Amino acid sequence: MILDDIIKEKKKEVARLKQDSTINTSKRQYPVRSFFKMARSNNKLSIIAEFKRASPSKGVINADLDPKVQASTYEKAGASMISVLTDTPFFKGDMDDLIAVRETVNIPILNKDFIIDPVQIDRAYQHGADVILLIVRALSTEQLASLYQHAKRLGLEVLVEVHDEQELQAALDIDATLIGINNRNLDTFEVDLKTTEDLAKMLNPEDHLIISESGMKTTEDVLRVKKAGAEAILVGETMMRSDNLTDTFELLSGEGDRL
Ligand SMILES: O=C(O)c1ccccc1NCC(=O)[C@H](O)[C@H](O)COP(=O)(O)O
Repeated sequence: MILDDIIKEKKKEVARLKQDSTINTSKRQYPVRSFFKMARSNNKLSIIAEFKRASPSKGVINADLDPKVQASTYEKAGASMISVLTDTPFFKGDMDDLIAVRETVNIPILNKDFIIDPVQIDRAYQHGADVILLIVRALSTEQLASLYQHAKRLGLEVLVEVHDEQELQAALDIDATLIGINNRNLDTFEVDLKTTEDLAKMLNPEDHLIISESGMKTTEDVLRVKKAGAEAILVGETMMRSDNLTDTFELLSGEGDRL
C-alpha cells in the first residue's frame, strides 16, 4: 500500500528532523492567517490551489514550474489558499517550495505532507504555514488527537482529511472544524466524487467547513461537490497542468464551460 510506503519514509525523515537544531518555532517571521475566516467571509466557493510537481498516482505532473511564479499566478487568479506538497520521495516537493510560496503571497498556506510527529508541525510553523494536514488514515486515534492539539497550541488551523465514515467519525471525535473529504482512495487511487456527496451528509455546515479534495477537472465536477455542501475545493493536477490559470479558475468557480 502506498500510504504504508510513504509513512515508512516519513519515519526516517522525522528521525532526521529531530536531529536538526535549526527547527525552532520562535523563528517564525509571518503572522498566522486564518483560512477558515477567509473562506467564511467569501460568499462563493473557495479554491485551494495546490503546488504539486508529481504524485504516486500520476507520476511527474509538472516538474519544472517555479513555485514563486505559480503561487503569484494562483493568488492573482483568486485562490483563497495555496497547498504546497513538501514531500520529496513521492511528490518531488520540499520545504524550500513552501518557503518560496510564503515569501511570494499573502493568502494562507497549507503544508500538505504526511504528518506523524510534532517536529513536522514545528517545521511547518517556523517556515510560515498557516494550516497543516492530518490524514486520519495515517494516524492512530491518540496520534491524531495529540498532533491536532499541538498544531492548535501553535495557533495553526488543521485540515483533517477523511475518506470514509469511520475516518469522519474520528475527525468529529477531535472536534475538527476543517474537514477535507478526499475523493481519492489512497489504496487504489480511484477517484469518486460520490465520496464527498456521501460524507458531507453527515456534517453540519454551521460547525464544519467542508473541503472537497482531488479529481476535479470540470465545472460539472465542482458544481457537484458544491451542491453536496463543499465550501471549498482543493485542486492539484488540473492547476499544475493548466496553461491558462485565469481560465482554469473561471471554470472551476463554476463560472465557465467544460475544461
Ligand atoms: O495524488 C496522489 O496520487 C496521492 C497518492 C497518495 C497519497 C496522497 C495523494 N495525493 C494528495 C492529495 O490529496 C492531492 O494532491 C490533492 O487532493 C489534489 O488532488 P488532484 O486535484 O487530483 O491532483
